[in-house]
Amino acid sequence: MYAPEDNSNPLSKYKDLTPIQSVRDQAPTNASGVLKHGYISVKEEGLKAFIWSKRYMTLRELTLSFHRNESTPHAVVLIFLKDITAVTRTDLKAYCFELVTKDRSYFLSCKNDEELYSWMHEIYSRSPLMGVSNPTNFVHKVHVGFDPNTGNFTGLPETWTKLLTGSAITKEDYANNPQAVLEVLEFYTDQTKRNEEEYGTASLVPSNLPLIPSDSEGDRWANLMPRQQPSPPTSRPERPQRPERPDRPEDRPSIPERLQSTDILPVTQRMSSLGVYDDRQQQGGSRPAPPKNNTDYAPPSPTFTPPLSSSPSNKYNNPPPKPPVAARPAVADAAAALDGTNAPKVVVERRISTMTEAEIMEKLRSVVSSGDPSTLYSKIKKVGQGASGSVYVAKHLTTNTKVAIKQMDLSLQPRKELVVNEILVMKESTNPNIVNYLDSFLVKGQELWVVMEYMEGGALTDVIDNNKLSESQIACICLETCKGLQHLHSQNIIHRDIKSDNVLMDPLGHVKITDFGFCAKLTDQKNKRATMVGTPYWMAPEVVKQKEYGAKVDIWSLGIMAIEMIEQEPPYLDEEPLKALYLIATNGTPTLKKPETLSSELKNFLAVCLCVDVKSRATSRELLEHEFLRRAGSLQSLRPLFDFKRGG
Ligand SMILES: Nc1ncnc2c1ncn2[C@@H]1O[C@H](COP(=O)(O)OP(=O)(O)OP(=O)(O)O)[C@@H](O)[C@H]1O
Repeated sequence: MYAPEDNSNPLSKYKDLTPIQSVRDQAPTNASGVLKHGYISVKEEGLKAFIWSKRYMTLRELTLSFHRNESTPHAVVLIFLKDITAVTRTDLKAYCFELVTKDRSYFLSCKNDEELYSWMHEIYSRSPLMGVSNPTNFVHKVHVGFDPNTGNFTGLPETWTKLLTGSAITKEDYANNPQAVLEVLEFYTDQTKRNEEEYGTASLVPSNLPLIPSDSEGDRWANLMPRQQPSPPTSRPERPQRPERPDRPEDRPSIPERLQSTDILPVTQRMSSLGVYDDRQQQGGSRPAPPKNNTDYAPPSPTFTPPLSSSPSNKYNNPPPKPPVAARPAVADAAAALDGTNAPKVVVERRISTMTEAEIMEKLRSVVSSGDPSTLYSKIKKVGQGASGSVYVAKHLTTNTKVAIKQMDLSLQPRKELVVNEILVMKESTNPNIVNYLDSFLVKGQELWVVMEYMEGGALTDVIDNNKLSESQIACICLETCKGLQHLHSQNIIHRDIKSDNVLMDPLGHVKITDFGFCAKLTDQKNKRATMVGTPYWMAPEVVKQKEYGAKVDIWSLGIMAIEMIEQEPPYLDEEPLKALYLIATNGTPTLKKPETLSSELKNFLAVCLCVDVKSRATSRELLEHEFLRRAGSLQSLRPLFDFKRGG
């Protein structure tokens, strides 16, 4: 483990060491006390943000110094290890890590993984600010074990032990899949840490955030809603109550009990989804190889690697028809799992890139139209409240066309890059199944108006909460969503947050995907991603386990959304969050509550969407040919779903 042994006084072990001044005066390699040295490429955050310099780096017990070369005694940069607050692998360059000090960041690029991890380890283990409370950046080096005799983990960081003790994960769960337990602990603590850094709170969703200021139309929610991170899946005050469904979203585990979609991806990771960094990726650098010593992460116990699901028998009453996609044993497994069988596991990795706020604003200014939008549109009323701002229905003053305007105060946005990302993706992705972008404006420099198609029916979640959908209606909504996904995927865009909240409808039956803040653009250099994004309950196992992933994460989420349409909520929604993550990671294909009530076509559709084996999971193009979607009703068949809005 990396934690200093004496946590009560992490600095005490340094007190007798050489004063720093003497370090400066010594040649880097000859000097006594040099623990590690070698050439690396360095890039500083800020002014020199685009310059990589070759430097000779030396590590001593108290300091890290950069020299022009191995024979230059004077350090061009001297960093006190006591000032280092984070050491994190990033994908900014191949074999690169970020070193954050109290006042600036450095990016250090090494020759290979071995060097990278060795430097990270040596620096980390000597930096007193990084004790047991911050284990998350170093999971690949944490020497955690599992003792099958006691049924407990050994060497767990204290925070993880506390989390685990307070969670609903049982000792039986530990024994069944200890690696998955560690993976979800890592995932969970990572998000908590990000929130701590960005919002000054350790909870998954901050409770002490500023309030959204009241808008000119005096909407009651404006004063009441705490300013949360984007996409709160709960807190839908506008939605009418349905007493017959106690577990409707309002009653679902509340913030912070329920994980949030935006808890999942740190700002800097999201920035990479702007595509800005994609071009900078080097061959082999876009997907950092798993650490060589992954075995450190895996205890020796055979219980750590339970056998993969062993061709479970298909328990469907009516066997699924021949899948439209190529015959796949894994799909058969998934089909069986929907009836109650578990599926695979495995490995972890991490990535992070950066973009300054000034760069984001510059990008935004280059995208928006000039002029005052209030001379073009007149707001009618507020129709929604998101985390980033309010949504209004408005009409165009000359054409009288109704539009939706999302109005955001950028000065209140902790994550401006999401907003820019959303505009860029919407702008480039015109399609009948995408909520289309119409225009955007920056008012007084900080107020952003995004004008888009108005979807009068609201979110699919409302429709689900107020109706029992027939299979042909479910097929129709899946088909329309899938068409939108196919369009995004054909442009190498992954949505990454598909769920009923992000599918909007109108009373004519149109179905469109919205909320593109988390979209990622894939490039040739980076055709798989390894960031964590999405809303946990809809998240594919490969995302929870932080493995690299591609467009098929949206297919998984589509499958979960189909389950929402069948069962009114995604699997594990009532579970305690850590346990829910564990179940997603270990159960794989979720079990249906009443599989016997569903057609074989629908069950097979779910099986090809919710297939843990990514290769065997269907693509959006393949899904469009699926027999279940061929049974889709017309768009008109969706119209009765809005009767509840008219009190019908
Ligand atoms: N184009 C639209 N047409 C009609 N209603 C919309 C439209 N876009 C959003 N809404 C409504 O406004 C609500 C808030 O939308 P918004 O996109 O701001 O939500 P969010 O995704 O929760 O938040 P954010 O994007 O800020 O993270 C939605 O739930 C929906 O009811």
